[in-house]
Amino acid sequence: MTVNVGVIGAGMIGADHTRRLGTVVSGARVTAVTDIDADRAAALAATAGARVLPGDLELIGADDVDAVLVASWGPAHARSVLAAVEAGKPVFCEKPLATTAEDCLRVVEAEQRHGSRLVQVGFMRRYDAGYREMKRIIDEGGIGAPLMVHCAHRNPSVPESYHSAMATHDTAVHEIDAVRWLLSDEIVSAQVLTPRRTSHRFEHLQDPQIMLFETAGGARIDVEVFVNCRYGYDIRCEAVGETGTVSLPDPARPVVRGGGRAGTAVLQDWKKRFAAAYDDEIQDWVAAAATGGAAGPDAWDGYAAAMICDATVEALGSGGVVATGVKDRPAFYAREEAGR
Ligand SMILES: NC(=O)C1=CN([C@@H]2O[C@H](COP(=O)(O)OP(=O)(O)OC[C@H]3O[C@@H](n4cnc5c(N)ncnc54)[C@H](O)[C@@H]3O)[C@@H](O)[C@H]2O)C=CC1
Ligand SMILES: O=C1[C@@H](O)[C@H](O)[C@@H](O)[C@H](O)[C@H]1O
Repeated sequence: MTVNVGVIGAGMIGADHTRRLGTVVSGARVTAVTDIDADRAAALAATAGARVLPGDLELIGADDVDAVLVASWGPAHARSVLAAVEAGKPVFCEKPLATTAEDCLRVVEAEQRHGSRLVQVGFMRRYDAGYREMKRIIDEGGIGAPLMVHCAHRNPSVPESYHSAMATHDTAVHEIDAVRWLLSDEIVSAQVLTPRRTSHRFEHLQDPQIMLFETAGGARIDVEVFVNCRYGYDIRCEAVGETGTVSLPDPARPVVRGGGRAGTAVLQDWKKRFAAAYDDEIQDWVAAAATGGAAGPDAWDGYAAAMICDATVEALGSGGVVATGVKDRPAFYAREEAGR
């Protein structure tokens, strides 16, 4: 079966996923595209041989759309995802699932009313080969009981529109999801330390930030977010257990020797770093959508991430430790897939 996909949002990642659906993954084709910017929608639709529809609701209701991919701006996600769930169509939603925990909860409730999973959230690191190998080792007891995780998320620079809360909502949200998944544990509290700001910053931006989290099981996590580090896009993660440690490998790059030095190039953006992970997450989604379902990170993961992000931003403001308030995962969202 070929899954007919409707794409909402024809920006950077919407275009990348459309290319992926057309030329990389099997079992899908893009049949419809919509964007509030009609020219952008038309340009992207032309690359896929798809038609342009005037809005998200028209696209979700279209007969030639079996499944929906949401890649619009975060504040627009909730409405599209809820409409797709009401229509009973599988939906892949780029992170965030919604920009408020209340809206995420509405998605969770709508999906439960539907009776089976329809929603997959774009936390693609769960599909990265290095993270998956780390999880396998942790799950098999290779480092003993995990005690600490040290993470860093560094970008070379960000635009002036980026503000201090985005260090959590846009950036650290990936570490928040990855660590919950790696440890199979929930984050119960957040705190943020604020080092001296880089001079390569905008006045309004606290950069870097050090986020401290505690899990229900008592593990401690630190996440350095530094989005004007200048030198490259650098993602680090090391889990420390009772008997050993496991670290995220750098992507394999050729080593150049010359001029008295040996070294590898540092990646400059996230698209190349996680290209294979995006391919695998979309392939997994298409396979699940073909059976009317969803795979990978679920709406509960989207909701939990939103709760943890809200607590982290509150902690940045207050300087204190803030409880996340994430409740226990409902039975509806019990994990069926090993490793995901
Ligand atoms: N998983 C990942 O690593 C990444 C995820 N993202 C997420 O993907 C989403 C999109 O990000 P980008 O493509 O970078 O942004 P972008 O700004 O390049 O594209 C967003 C597009 O959505 C359109 N749009 C906004 N509201 C809409 C609505 N109501 N209906 C239809 N179209 C609408 C805009 O006109 C724009 O063309 C964001 O939620 C972002 O957080 C982005 C980059 C990486
Ligand atoms: O989602 C993403 C971007 O929005 C964000 O700006 C990057 O730092 C992330 O690594 C990327 O995956």
